[in-house]
Amino acid sequence: MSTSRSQPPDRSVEAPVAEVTGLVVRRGGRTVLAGLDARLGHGVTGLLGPSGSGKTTLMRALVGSQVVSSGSVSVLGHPAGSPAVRGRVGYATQAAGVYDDLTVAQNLAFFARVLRAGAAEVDRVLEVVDLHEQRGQVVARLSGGQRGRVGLALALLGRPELLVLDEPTVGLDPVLRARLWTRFHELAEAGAAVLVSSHVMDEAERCDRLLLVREGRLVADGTPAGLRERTGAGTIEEAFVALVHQEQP
Ligand SMILES: Nc1ncnc2c1ncn2[C@@H]1O[C@H](COP(=O)(O)OP(=O)(O)OP(=O)(O)O)[C@@H](O)[C@H]1O
Repeated sequence: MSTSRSQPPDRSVEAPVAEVTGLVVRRGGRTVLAGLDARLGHGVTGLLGPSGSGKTTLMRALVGSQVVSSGSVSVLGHPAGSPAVRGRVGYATQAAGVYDDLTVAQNLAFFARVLRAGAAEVDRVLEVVDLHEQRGQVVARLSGGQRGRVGLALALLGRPELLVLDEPTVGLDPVLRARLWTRFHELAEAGAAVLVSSHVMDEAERCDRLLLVREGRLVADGTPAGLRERTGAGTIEEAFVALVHQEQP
């Protein structure tokens, strides 16, 4: 199978890494996902949509931590959250579940032991998220962006086959953001399927494929170039607006 970036493989014939069918989720008495259908393949997929559109809820459903009202979510050929996939999916949330009173390295070593990932994994993931210099620092004294990257490092432990990353670049400077996007592509080229949410549309162009959501439904699924072409738009932001108008003339 070719992984060349210039000639992407035909994702339509590839077995999906995750498949969401007719997903309905209600939270706080509101319908947050309203019968969402989506297929997730390999490469770096961006999950984009306005604040409150249901991105985090969909990610929670993919990792099996969301109660769903109806529909199905299959991950790596198994129901989301089932024992068969538990160690094979990494999830970095917006509020990283790290211990504030431990150092960066102690946090990672603890979770590496829990996951039986091996001590060498700690150095590897610290390198990926560019935190090796902070390894001896107590988490409570890190900046918000650094803390978020500890959460990202935790999600990478054990080389999961599916990485679900909820707004991993929020609060980071442009240089670090660019570096992390390069890392996401390296992880994808090494075989992981990477799903990255963002409500910053300029990050869309960095993705191999995009899932655009709005009000709990999938508005579009395609490559950035394909979506721009389909709508005649110059940017993904304009394409998103055009797609919404096409849906609601
Ligand atoms: N714990 C909760 N209880 C009730 N409703 C919730 C809860 N968390 C989120 N919601 C609602 O679900 C909807 C979707 O939220 P979700 O976090 O999935 O959106 P999002 O697209 O990830 O937003 P953002 O980009 O701001 O993170 C929102 O309208 C929100 O009010």
